[in-house]
Amino acid sequence: MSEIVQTAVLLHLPRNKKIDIEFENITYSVPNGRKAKKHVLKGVSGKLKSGELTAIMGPSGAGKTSLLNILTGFQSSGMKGTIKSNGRKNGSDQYKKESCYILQDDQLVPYFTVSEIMNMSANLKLGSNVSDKSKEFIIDDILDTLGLSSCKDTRCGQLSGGQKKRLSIALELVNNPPIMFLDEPTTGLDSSSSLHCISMLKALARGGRTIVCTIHQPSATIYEMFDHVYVMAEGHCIYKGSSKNTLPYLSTVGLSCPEYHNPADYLLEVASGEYGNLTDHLAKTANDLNWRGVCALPRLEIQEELTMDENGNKPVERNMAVTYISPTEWNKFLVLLNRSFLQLYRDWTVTHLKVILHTIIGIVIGLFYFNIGNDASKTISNFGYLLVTCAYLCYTSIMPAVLRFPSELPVLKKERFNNWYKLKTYYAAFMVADIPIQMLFCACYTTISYFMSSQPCEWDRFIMFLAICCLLTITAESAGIFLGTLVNPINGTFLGAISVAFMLSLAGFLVFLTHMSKPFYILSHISYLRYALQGLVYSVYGHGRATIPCPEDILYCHYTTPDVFLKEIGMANVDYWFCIGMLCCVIVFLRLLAYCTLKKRLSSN
Ligand SMILES: Nc1ncnc2c1ncn2[C@@H]1O[C@H](COP(=O)(O)OP(=O)(O)OP(=O)(O)O)[C@@H](O)[C@H]1O
Repeated sequence: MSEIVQTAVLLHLPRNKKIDIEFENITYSVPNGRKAKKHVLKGVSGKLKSGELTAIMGPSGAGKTSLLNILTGFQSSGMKGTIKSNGRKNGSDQYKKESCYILQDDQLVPYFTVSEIMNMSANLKLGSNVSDKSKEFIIDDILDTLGLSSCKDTRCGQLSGGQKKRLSIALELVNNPPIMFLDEPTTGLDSSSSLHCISMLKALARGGRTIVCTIHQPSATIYEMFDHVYVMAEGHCIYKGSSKNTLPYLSTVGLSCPEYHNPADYLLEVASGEYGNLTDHLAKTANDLNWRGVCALPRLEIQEELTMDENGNKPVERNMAVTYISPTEWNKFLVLLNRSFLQLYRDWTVTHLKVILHTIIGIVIGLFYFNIGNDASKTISNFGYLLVTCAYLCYTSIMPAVLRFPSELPVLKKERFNNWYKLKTYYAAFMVADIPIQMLFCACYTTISYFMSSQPCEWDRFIMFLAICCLLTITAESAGIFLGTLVNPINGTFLGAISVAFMLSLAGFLVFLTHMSKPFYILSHISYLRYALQGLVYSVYGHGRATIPCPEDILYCHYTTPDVFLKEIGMANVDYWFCIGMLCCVIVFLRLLAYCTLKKRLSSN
């Protein structure tokens, strides 16, 4: 512990950045049934001071997480009351910039190493006034302080629970926030890791930060380490004061803790009503501010001087009142783009496996429709190849996309809330990284199946064919992303499958466009698969294609002239560029829609 406290000297806050938080009469209600409301917080007040480590405690359902969510700004609807920082009423943007919220689950991308993820955090949070060398220094400083230097090259997925928790904290420390909120930082950790974690938080608090965490059942040693405990029961505060004053406080209301009993456990037993319903009485006595006492340990007095590197240079003005300039959104976009590519490369199930599968399926479909493209007696079967291509590309793009955002949502939510980047920057980087990968998958399947099935060996036709396949892949993926951001994954996959089946039936193969009844013909205009199929048909049979050879052993081939075939299936007047345009419009429309649903989903808790 002493080692941690010592190294944390480097992580202290400049004096002018220290922030005290005061909250008054906070109420929070949630809908409960048709008309009734459940009152989760019933007018709680308190003060969270800089340089102190505060624990919010209480039995399950007491309202700890609700209070934390409100203090962080994570939850704003349904609450009333005031929250002030340094006496000023909170302007939410500034307050959010000054604080960070570390959620209970460590949302870390498992494919990045500790060092990589720290660099990403630094590049997303620290702007042009911090040089690369300084960023390196800051990262080393934080990793040293949190005891993570030895696992710099370990991937996040391979870290222990305690290391993950410390890394989550390290990532937020990069821009030295004055306020840190943590939801149950010790949950899932063994007793020694819990002790390590809390002692580290205490050291960070001693650097001048306001650190607030919820905690379930701390051991007596851990409980003593808190400067301030805020105990809740049934939406009320039943004790706010120093951990050391707990027993004297309880004795004033006639409760005496048995000898050798953990005061934290006893307090929780009282809060749970094991000694009678004392909540209302304790809620009144808890307003006495005398139990707060003074901070037991003196705050670390740190000289505000520059930290020198080994050459005597001043690598970073970390200990000065430096205001870090946030990087431009363009720079953040580049960092996120790089991160997306790295993630795609590292997650072999996403890229490598899919390239292999698309290649194999391309060969299988190629064998299934082998040599039929240049045979006038098999034109209908070749039309079948075009439809199978549409259906295959559609299904293989829409289903993974439905699951994509739900799996990334927790990381995205955490990083966006902690001001790492704006959603539009993330979304743009995601699209720019993802679209070429989708085109690669599509090209693997299309190139192999196109040539194996003996479609016209003309480069312009092949490029036209490939362009439609790529656009269809991206369209289907857009539809999947939209569904994935709109509903849960189970409903998303169900709706995705149904929507493809619906689009497919209106595409113009299962029922030719010439055979469709008027209402369904009109309805078919909303099917993006119709434009894709028409585009593929035009690439293969339109564009002035010459007659198709009829095998010598066959007496009569009805579709020797491509125009006859196009007329019969109702695609004689297909405009290739119109199909391309329609697919592009659907992509833009669905991507914008998905952005809106994603934004809405992120803002709802
Ligand atoms: N959005 C919500 N809708 C309905 N009920 C809610 C909502 N948020 C909180 N509650 C209810 O409010 C009460 C307090 O919840 P909260 O999560 O704050 O408790 P907690 O003290 O953090 O519990 P735990 O320690 O089990 O996490 C619970 O009964 C919970 O069901």
